[in-house]
Amino acid sequence: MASATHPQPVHPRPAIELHETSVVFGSGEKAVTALTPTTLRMDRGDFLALVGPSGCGKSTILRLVSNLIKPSSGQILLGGRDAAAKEMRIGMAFQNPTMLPWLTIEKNVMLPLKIVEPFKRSFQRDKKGAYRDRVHALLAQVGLKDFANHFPWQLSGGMLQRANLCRALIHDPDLLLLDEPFGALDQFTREELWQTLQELYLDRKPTVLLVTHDLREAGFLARRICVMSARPGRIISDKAVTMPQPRDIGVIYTPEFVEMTQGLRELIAQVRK
Ligand SMILES: Nc1ncnc2c1ncn2[C@@H]1O[C@H](COP(=O)(O)OP(=O)(O)OP(=O)(O)O)[C@@H](O)[C@H]1O
Repeated sequence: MASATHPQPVHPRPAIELHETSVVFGSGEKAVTALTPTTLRMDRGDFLALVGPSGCGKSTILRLVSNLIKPSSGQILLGGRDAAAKEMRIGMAFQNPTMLPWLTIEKNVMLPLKIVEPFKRSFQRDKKGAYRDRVHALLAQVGLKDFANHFPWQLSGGMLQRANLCRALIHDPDLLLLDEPFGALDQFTREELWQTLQELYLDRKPTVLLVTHDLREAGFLARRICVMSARPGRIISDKAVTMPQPRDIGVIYTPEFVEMTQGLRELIAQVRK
């Protein structure tokens, strides 16, 4: 029993818990089961990649976690509270960065500080001081030091996605949700961005849920990879990636890594049939 002198250690609740969570879109004959009852747990600071055939429900899980949709059955908890409680700060990045074209990169990246508490309350006071410094430091970390005053249309796709990662992280989110963030980039730029994301993650340790079709991306970045079956989706494999971090890009050519991604590819090929 806990006593005043020997308190029980506090174990924070997992960042994300899905308990027998299902999602059905529509009803009657037109009902589409996007996710069969699924149980998943992510501890704080974990980095999980979700992979699987197209249409298997990966983005549906992201939408559940970001509270954009409600489960049809079961529960979804963030930090032990219902996802709707919105107590966790969330950052998101998708395949096509949606920067506001009339704002500079600095102002685009600063946007979450204008919207999300506790930053919002001192936005007017800090936007030209502490918040501006914060944005510039993050832009410098991803190699965009000299682009703060440029407009989105003046940046390449890879630079825009770097800025997009900055915007997703500027408010120190507890959860970072990434849906195919590098899908539109060429292989070289993509690999550069993997390294940038790895550095940002190891620096800040948010809980990251990454949806991707790129098995090398999953293997390079994640600490855990879950494979989903074809629709109606469910998780059929959940494995740790044991290679230590930080990982050098050369790791993707090692036999251990190639064996891991081949195993994933074969599993997905089987469930696609
Ligand atoms: N609003 C909706 N109404 C009806 N069906 C939907 C809706 N949203 C998604 N679906 C269906 O639910 C299933 C899962 O969709 P989801 O976008 O989660 O798949 P995904 O694994 O992310 O696919 P992809 O890899 O192709 O992006 C798909 O069959 C999709 O057509």
